[in-house]
Order: sequence, then C-alpha cells, then structure tokens
Amino acid sequence: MFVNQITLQNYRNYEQLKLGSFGPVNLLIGQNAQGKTNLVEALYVLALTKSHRTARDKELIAFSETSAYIGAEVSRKYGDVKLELMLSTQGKKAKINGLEQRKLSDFVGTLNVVMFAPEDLEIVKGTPGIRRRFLDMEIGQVAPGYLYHLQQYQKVLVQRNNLLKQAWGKEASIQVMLEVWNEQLAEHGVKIVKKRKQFIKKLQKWALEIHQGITGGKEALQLTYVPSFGEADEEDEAVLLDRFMLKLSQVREQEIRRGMTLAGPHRDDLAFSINGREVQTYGSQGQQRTTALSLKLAEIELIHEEIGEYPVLLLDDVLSELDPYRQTQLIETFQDKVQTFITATGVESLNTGRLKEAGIYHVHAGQVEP
Ligand SMILES: Nc1ncnc2c1ncn2[C@@H]1O[C@H](COP(=O)(O)OP(=O)(O)OP(=O)(O)O)[C@@H](O)[C@H]1O
Repeated sequence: MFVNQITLQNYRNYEQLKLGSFGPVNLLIGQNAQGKTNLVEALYVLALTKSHRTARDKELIAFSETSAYIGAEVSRKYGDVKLELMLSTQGKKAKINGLEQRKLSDFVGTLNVVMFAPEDLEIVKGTPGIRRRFLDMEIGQVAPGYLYHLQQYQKVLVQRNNLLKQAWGKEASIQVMLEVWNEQLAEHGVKIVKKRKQFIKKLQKWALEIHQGITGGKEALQLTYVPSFGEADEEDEAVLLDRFMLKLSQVREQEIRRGMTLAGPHRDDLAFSINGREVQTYGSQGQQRTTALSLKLAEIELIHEEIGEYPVLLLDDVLSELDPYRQTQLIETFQDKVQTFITATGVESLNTGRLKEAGIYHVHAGQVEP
C-alpha cells in the first residue's frame, strides 16, 4: 500500500499541513524537536488509532486546542481510500471514504504500518506489559476482531478487580457474581490467548529466517508465549477454557487477599531465546537490538502474508543507529516492495545507496518543505 497524501490540523506542533507526491522512499530531515517524529506518528495513529509513544490522546492535540485531525489518501490493491481520524478531548471518530465508522476497530487495518523506533529495544528488554502491548497492537492491525475481545476483556477485568477489592471477609456473598465475571473473563480471555499464540507462531517462522540472515546463520531465534494458565502451545479453545477456569479456582484465595485478578492474558508474556538462551537475561546489547530488528522485519512479511499487501514502513530515528550493513539490510530487503518514511537529523549518517533516490522533506517548526 502507498500513502499519496497527508493532511494534519492541530496535530501536535502542526497547525495546518497538506503534503503529497510521496515517493517510495521519503526522508524527513530536520533538527531536534521540529516535528519529524510527530509526522510519522500521525501516520501510525491513522493506522492504529493509537500512538506508539503515548496512551493519552490529549497529548496528540496541539497545545491550547480541543481537537485534531489526521487525513490521508492511501492506494490499496483494491483502489484508493480516503482515511480520516478526528481526535478530541471527548473521544475519536473515524471515516473511510467519508463514511463514519461505527466502531474504531472497523477502521483499524485500512492503513497498515510497521514502525521502527528507538523504543523497540524495550520490546526485548522492557517489562511484560510492553510486550503485551506490542502483541495487541500488531494483532489488532491484521485481525480487527481481536480488538473487540480485548476491549471486552478489559471491561470485565476492571469489574472483576473491583469485586475482588471488596471481597475480603465476604467470600460467600460475592460467590455468584464472581462466577459470572469468571465466565465472561474466560470467554474473551481464551480468544485473546489463542490469537496471540497463532500470531507468535507465524511471526516465529519469519523472525527465525530473518535473524539467521542477519547473523550469517549463527543464531537461531525462538519466540515463546509465556502463559499464566495452561500450556504454551495449547490452542484448542475448549481446553484453554478449561485450564483458565481451573487456574482461577486455584488462585482464588490469593486473588481475594490481594484484591486483583492473577491469571489471564493480562498477566502473560512473550519470551525470546537465541540458541536456547533467553535474550532478555543473557543476550548482549547487539543481540537484543538484532532481535528487535528481526521481529519488526518479520512483522512486515507477516502482514504481507495475512493481507496480500506490504505495510508502509516508518523508520523513526533508527537508521543512524544501525551500522551500514544493517541499514542496507533494512532498506534493501524491502526495496521496490514497501513505501518508507524515514526521519533523521541529517543525511550524512545514512550510508546506503538506495537513499540517494529518496524524496527529501525539510521539517522545521511544524512546517514541511519538499
Ligand atoms: N500537543 C502538542 N502541541 C504542540 N506542540 C507539541 C505537542 N506535542 C509535542 N509538541 C512539540 O513537538 C516538538 C517535537 O516534535 P518531534 O517529537 O516530532 O521532534 P523531532 O523533529 O522528531 O525531533 P528529534 O530529532 O529530537 O526526535 C516539540 O517542539 C514539542 O514541543
């Protein structure tokens, strides 16, 4: 897919921006704090309705404004689409070709992006919550139904936790209500876990191959789902449901004591190992970086496999951190297949030949000059 044009209004430091005639490779050049990241972030938000940098939509709206607008014209295999997202302090509204979408999850996936950002390393090194967010965002792009179950699960989780917080000493009286929440939690939880396991299996196939390519065949990267109930590779819904209910009954006393839900997809994790050793704990800085890179590259292939089109690549501040070999690996692997937007403070640090054909955009204080 291909972004032809983008319009921003009151989005972060962009009061008004209309930019078009993008090519396959687009370099956004400018000094620090001028709006380069804000521009690629806007494309990310248009794809996923959420930012990769913040969970608070208010931060996306220009200071002293109450609403922001992101629009883009995107060429897909089946034709051109106009995407619009309105952000306001009251919530979000999305339109496809002028038609307002009832659910945001119907909008997600019309534009697909893969973002490479300095924070990617946190997927490997950071907390389990960061890995769950990575899984949820990426699965949501290719399987919109997933987001529905995720939203429902989160709603039930909040209610169930509220009940558990007041349960101490009143175990008998909360029994019936807890059973109701258990069933609903398990219903959506099982769908989430199943989808995550299927996604990881597909991602694993590509990540292993790509990682071997980068490391000259020396390293075998393995991704494993770390569940809070049941076996890591179990995908049968009936079995998962059974295991989830069993686990909830096992941790019941502890849950009442601590006033929170202790099993379910909100407690699960994703682990990476190289040649059998856990990367989080034993990997070198370079291995952790390469793992994060392989993961993102694998995602590009996975999206292509799932929807039959390549996503748009957003490279925010990452190219200059890679050595020339990895820069080339990143750019040339997807040459002629993928439209790319790259942010950098200058062109000097970019050494790959392919960038010589790039369209250059100068970003300065919320203005962009082609
Ligand atoms: N909600 C907002 N309203 C107005 N301006 C904002 C808002 N959020 C961020 N900014 C401004 O945007 C600028 C940062 O832009 P951005 O993060 O795109 O920088 P950048 O050009 O990518 O820089 P770097 O090279 O340092 O990464 C800052 O000047 C910041 O004050």
